[in-house]
Amino acid sequence: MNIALIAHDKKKDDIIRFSQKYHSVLSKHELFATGTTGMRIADEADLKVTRFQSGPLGGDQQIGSKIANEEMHMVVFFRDPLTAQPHEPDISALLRLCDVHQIPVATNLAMAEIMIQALDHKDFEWKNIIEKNRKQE
Ligand SMILES: O=C(CO)COP(=O)(O)O
Repeated sequence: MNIALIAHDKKKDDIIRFSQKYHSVLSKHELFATGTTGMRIADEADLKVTRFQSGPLGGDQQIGSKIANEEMHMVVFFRDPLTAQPHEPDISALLRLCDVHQIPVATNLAMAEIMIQALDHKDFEWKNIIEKNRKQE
C-alpha cells in the first residue's frame, strides 16, 4: 500500500512520534511525504520515504497527482488548523481529491491511530465496496 505522510510545521513533532510508534506497521508499506516532513521521518523515525517538494513549493499537489492517478492508497496529513498557510488552495485540493477518489485520510493524530490500527488488522474493505458500486453503475 502507498501511504502519504504530511505535517505542517507545528504538527511535525506529532508525525515523528506517530511514525516512531507505528514503525513496524509503516515499514511494511511504501511511504511518500512532502519535503521537510519526509526528511524528518527518514532521519528521526528511520523509515524509507520517497520525498516530494516541500508543501509550499508544490508537494501537496504532487501527492494529489498520485491520488488522481490511483497511486496513493492512504493519507496521513496533520494539518495545523490554527495557522494560515500560503498554499491553502493546494491543501484544500489535496483533501478534496481524497474524497473524490475515496482515499482514507487522517488529519489528526487520533484518527491516524485508528486508521493505522485498522491497516495493521487488514480491516480495509473500502476498495471492494467501490469496485462493487462501479460494477453496478
Ligand atoms: O506544507 C506542507 C503540507 O501542506 C508540508 O510541507 P513540508 O513537509 O515540506 O513542511
